[in-house]
Amino acid sequence: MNWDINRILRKYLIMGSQNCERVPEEILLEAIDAGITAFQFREKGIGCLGDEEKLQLGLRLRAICKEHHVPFFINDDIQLVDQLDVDGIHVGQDDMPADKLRRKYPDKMIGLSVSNDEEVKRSDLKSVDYLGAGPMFPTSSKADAKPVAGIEWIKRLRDQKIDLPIVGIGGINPENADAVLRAGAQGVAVISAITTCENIKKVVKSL
Ligand SMILES: Cc1ncc(COP(=O)(O)OP(=O)(O)O)c(N)n1
Ligand SMILES: Cc1ncsc1CCOP(=O)(O)O
Ligand SMILES: [Mg+2]
Repeated sequence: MNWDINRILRKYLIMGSQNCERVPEEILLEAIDAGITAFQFREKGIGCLGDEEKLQLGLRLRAICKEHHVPFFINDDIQLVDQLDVDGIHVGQDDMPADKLRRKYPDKMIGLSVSNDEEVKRSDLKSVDYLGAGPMFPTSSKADAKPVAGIEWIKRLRDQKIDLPIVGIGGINPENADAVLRAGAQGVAVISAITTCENIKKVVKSL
C-alpha cells in the first residue's frame, strides 16, 4: 500500500490498553469512524499488558485498521513488526537507530521522535519518513517525557529547512491543535485527548 504521508499524519491516534478505561477496540473503532488518519499501537508504561496479551490485542487492533484502511504503526516493539504486519514503525532516540531500521525494513514507513537540536544532530534524518516533535505541551501520558519543547520547536525545525513531514505530540487537544498546525506541522498525534474524552466524534472533528 502506498500511503500519502502528509495526509496520514493529520489526525494520528496513539493508544495502548493502559490508556483506556473501556475496551480499546471500541475506542479505536469510534475514532476511525470520526476520522483519524493513522493509528499507533503503544502498549507501554504502568498497567500495560504482558507479551502474549499485547500480541493478541495488537492483532485485533491491527485487523480493525486493515479493515478500515487506516495505517497501523507499532511503537518501539520491533519484534512485532512482522507478526502484526505493520505499515509503519515509530522509534525514539533510545530505540533501534533509524538507519539500521531502514536497512532492515526498506518498505515500512518510519517515524522518529526529536525533542531538541542535539537529537536532530545525531539522527539519520534521511532514513525516516516523518518526525514526531514534542512535547508541544505538558503531558501526563508519558512518565519519562522530555521537557516541553513548545510549538517554537516546530518553527525551529522549519527554520532549519528540515522539510520532512512533522507531527506534533504531547498535551495536544482541540483547543491548542491549531497552533501546532500553524507552526508548520502536518498534523497532531494524541493519546488522552481521544482516549479519555466523552465524545470522540466531537474531539476528532475539532482537532
Ligand atoms: C508520533 C510520535 N511521536 C513521538 C513519540 C514518542 O516516541 P519515544 O520518544 O520513543 O517515546 P515512547 O512513545 O516510546 O515512550 C511517539 N510514540 N509517536
Ligand atoms: C508518547 C509521547 N511522546 C511525547 S509526549 C507523549 C504522550 C502524548 O500523550 P497525550 O496526547 O495524552 O499528551
Ligand atoms: Mg520509543
